[in-house]
Amino acid sequence: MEVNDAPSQGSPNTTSQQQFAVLDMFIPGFSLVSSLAQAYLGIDLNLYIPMLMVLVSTSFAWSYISSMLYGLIESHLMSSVRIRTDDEIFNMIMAWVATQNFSRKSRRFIANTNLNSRAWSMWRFFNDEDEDEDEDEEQDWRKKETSKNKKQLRYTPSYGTHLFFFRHRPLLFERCENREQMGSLMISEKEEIIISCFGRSADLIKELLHEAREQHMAKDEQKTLIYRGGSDGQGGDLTWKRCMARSTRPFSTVILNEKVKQELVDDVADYLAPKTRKWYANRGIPYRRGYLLHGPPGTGKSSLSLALAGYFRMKIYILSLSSPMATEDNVSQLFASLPMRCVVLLEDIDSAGLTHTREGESRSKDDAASPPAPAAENKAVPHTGRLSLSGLLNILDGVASQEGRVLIMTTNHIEKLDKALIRPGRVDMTVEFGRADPGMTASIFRAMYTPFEGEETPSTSGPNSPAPSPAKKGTKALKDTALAEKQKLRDDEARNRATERIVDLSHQFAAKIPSGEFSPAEIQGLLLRHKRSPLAAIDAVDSWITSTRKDKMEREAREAEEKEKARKKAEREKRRKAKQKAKKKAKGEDVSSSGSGSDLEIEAQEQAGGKDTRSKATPDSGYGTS
Ligand SMILES: Nc1ncnc2c1ncn2[C@@H]1O[C@H](COP(=O)(O)OP(=O)(O)OP(=O)(O)O)[C@@H](O)[C@H]1O
Repeated sequence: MEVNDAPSQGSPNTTSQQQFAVLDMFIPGFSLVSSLAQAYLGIDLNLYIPMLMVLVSTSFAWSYISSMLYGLIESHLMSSVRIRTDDEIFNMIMAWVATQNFSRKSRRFIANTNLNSRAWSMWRFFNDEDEDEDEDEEQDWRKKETSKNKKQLRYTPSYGTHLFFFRHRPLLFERCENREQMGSLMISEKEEIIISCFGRSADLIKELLHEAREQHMAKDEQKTLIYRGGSDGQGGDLTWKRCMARSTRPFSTVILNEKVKQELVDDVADYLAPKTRKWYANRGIPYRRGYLLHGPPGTGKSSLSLALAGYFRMKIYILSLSSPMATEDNVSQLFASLPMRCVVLLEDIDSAGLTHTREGESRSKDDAASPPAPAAENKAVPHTGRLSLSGLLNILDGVASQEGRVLIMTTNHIEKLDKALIRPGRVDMTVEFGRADPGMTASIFRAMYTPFEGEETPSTSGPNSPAPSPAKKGTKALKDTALAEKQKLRDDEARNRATERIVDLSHQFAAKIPSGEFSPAEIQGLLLRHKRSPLAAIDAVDSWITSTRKDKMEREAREAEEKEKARKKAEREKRRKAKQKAKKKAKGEDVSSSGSGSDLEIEAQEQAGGKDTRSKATPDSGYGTS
């Protein structure tokens, strides 16, 4: 008789082994857990397998059906907007989101010191957000942080979908990776946000976008937005980058002849008036206006331009033409991307390449005395990428400059500029800035020390005398309004007295500064060293004049030495070329290679022996041997 102990096919044991094998595939380690449960707890998990399978398949089915349903709802019953990091609206939305409750209370959040997009073109180099403080009680500790000069922390919801309410209606805020632009961007730029609302109308989302923009603009209202031409840091083209939002500089703080200032303001106001554009168009005159501000460094040219932009609430786009980036292509590209109404400030238009002639740099002393080449000649100069005068003229005359922009050019050397660049039509008004005369000096002094409301009045009665009671001290503590009023009156009186005293002192100070010798920036520098003590500033004037004169003389001597070196180098080069030419003529063949040896000799001798050696090497050069 044959006994077969092996379990027959289809026996319960075999079935359970097969089930385990299948379950192990989906839930690794299930058979082990099951045998442990059987051995130690006496629970047979086999009995629960069908139930478990039902649960697992139901959950799979639910997740599939729900995502399909959500997809259907999303595409047919919802509206949404995608916002990427490479547009300024990203910054606006993130700033708005950070102020919303759902963001503040979110348990999954991202902490930032700067909410702005990291996309290079959107980046703000100066975190002007720090200036704007939330009026929220729960932010007390934040204020403590800012008081310690720490950057304020902002919280925004982290990756994923978050529900929030806007105008009592539910919306979804989704923050995710930007899958379409993964390759080209940095990690922090690979992000996008999607805001969705229920319903087929996107009006609610548009309202939200408008609100975010309004909030953002309101923050910038009292500011002058400054953009600078810069590269993307990846060797790419030049573009305008927002570099900061400065509190608008009041026009009155720029010290300049009042009549000239008023003329300038009236002229710009007239140009920007809506009817003027039509007037220009009707007469076929290009709608543009150019201003040239010239004068020594530190006399207020840039300050006036900024104040003007702030006064007319325009953005200012600053480009320094002395930057190596300022090539013809780059500058024309920058002009093409300017907005309709703005101030364009072109700094240093006397920079190399834009003066009388591009060859100017290599011209010798003798040549320098010859009259400057006309602008037309410049057109013949081969295009080397650097901005040429003709290139700049083309850009200024181009369509990109005729869209209601206020073009301001600044220079320290008006005498170096080509007439073509500053002819009427390109420059419609010229404003000269000079070094400070006594009137300006006194104004700078008053601007520095006149106390503003709520400010501590500067000490004006000797170094050891106590400061008059400051306006802010104790005012907060006065609960009684009558007392507070009295205190305010006393403060106002103290301020008026201090202001009168400052006016007297300003005349004393101005009398000590020689007229037309120092720039307003230099004088401001002196005053800033004694910003709380006008008397100390007056005492320091004499020694400051002596040391500043000494510094200036040393600097001038250094510059003269460098100039002389450059002149000698140019002369040597000229002689070398002349000699090569003479040799070529004499031999009637190309002697450039043999010539270079002797040139090197000459150069080495010159460097070693100075003038004497030079005269020996080139006896016909005209230098004496003594
Ligand atoms: N006329 C002025 N009125 C008020 N402040 C002035 C004046 N001139 C110069 N300053 C002060 O000096 C500093 C430098 O001025 P600013 O940059 O405007 O000079 P600039 O003429 O543009 O110089 P640069 O030619 O070197 O660019 C600023 O801080 C500004 O406040």
